[in-house]
Amino acid sequence: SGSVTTQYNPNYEFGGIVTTIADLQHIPREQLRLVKALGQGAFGEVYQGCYRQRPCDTVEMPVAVKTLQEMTVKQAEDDFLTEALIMSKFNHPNIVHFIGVCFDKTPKFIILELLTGGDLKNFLRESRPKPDRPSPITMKDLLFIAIDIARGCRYLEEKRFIHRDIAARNCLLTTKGPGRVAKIADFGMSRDIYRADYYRKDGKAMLPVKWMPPEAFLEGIFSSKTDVWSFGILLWEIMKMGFMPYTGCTNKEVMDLVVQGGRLERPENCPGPIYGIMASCWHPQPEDRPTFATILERLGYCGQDPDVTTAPLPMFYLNVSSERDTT
Ligand SMILES: C[C@@H](Oc1cc(-c2cccc(S(C)(=O)=O)c2)cnc1N)c1cc(F)ccc1N1NC=CN1
Repeated sequence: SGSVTTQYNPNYEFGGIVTTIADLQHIPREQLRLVKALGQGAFGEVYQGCYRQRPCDTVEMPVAVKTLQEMTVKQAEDDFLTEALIMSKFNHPNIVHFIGVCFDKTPKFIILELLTGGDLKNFLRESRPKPDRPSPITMKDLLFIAIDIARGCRYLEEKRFIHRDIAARNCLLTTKGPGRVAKIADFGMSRDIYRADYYRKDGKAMLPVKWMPPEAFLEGIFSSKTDVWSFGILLWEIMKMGFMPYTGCTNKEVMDLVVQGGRLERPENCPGPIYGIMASCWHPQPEDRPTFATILERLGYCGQDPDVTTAPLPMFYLNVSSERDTT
């Protein structure tokens, strides 16, 4: 008989319920139209597309389409499926909505809600006040973005799901304008670990060390307190409007610094209460870090404090190119 390919069919367990590929919403490919490339994802190009919910429909819904490139290794196929299974189980306004998959033939697609504000890191950098152009956003806007992501993280904490890569690059905005909503929109790291229980890519070089607490990068211990530490780093990214944390340091230098108690400094113009929250996320002992419920409470108070919401944004004079995102 011909070679038997063992079809990887993961049973994904979340919240006590087991899900498999058969449970995923399958979208007929002909109801999908790819419009323009948005950029490279881990498996292949990500597109903006249009989805007609019923063949006879004339109305189309804008969507994001993650594609799995045609010539790919089996491992990537399995990772792609696992990512779809993970995202299909979430149901929260601050986590990107999963619409469905096209897995009937290649290229395979994962179809997601399209967030036309793009990713948070780029938005923060674009929104910096310049000498000739005041910022289009205020400290209050930054605080509301932080509150949105904290809500998404609290939902994951309640579901006992560890994200492992909370960072501005993995968050998106529904729009750049007022009324924007921030969402957690990439689950690549938690997918890798779910499938392998360790980081199987080429070793530590790929790990987001600058967003990780000591017990994670030293002993591989992960919990929701790992995500709390990362959220503290994300809060710093927000207050620094998209700077790279520990600018100019290598991962090794950051690990040594953090183990010795070194921490990111209070960003210029960052209100004290907000710096107090991020600093509390960086307790050396995981159990001394707050829960996301507590973080949300404290961010809520900041939102009611005029000294915080009316604080000026930092000024940026030179376009420091060294902020490129090298983890
Ligand atoms: C997978 C992809 O998902 C999306 C990207 C964009 C999106 C990304 C960039 C620009 C625009 S926009 C402003 O042209 O609408 C929309 C909008 N909606 C998505 N659901 C994504 C999720 C993230 F959490 C972070 C980055 C990306 N990517 N992947 C490739 C590029 N970004």
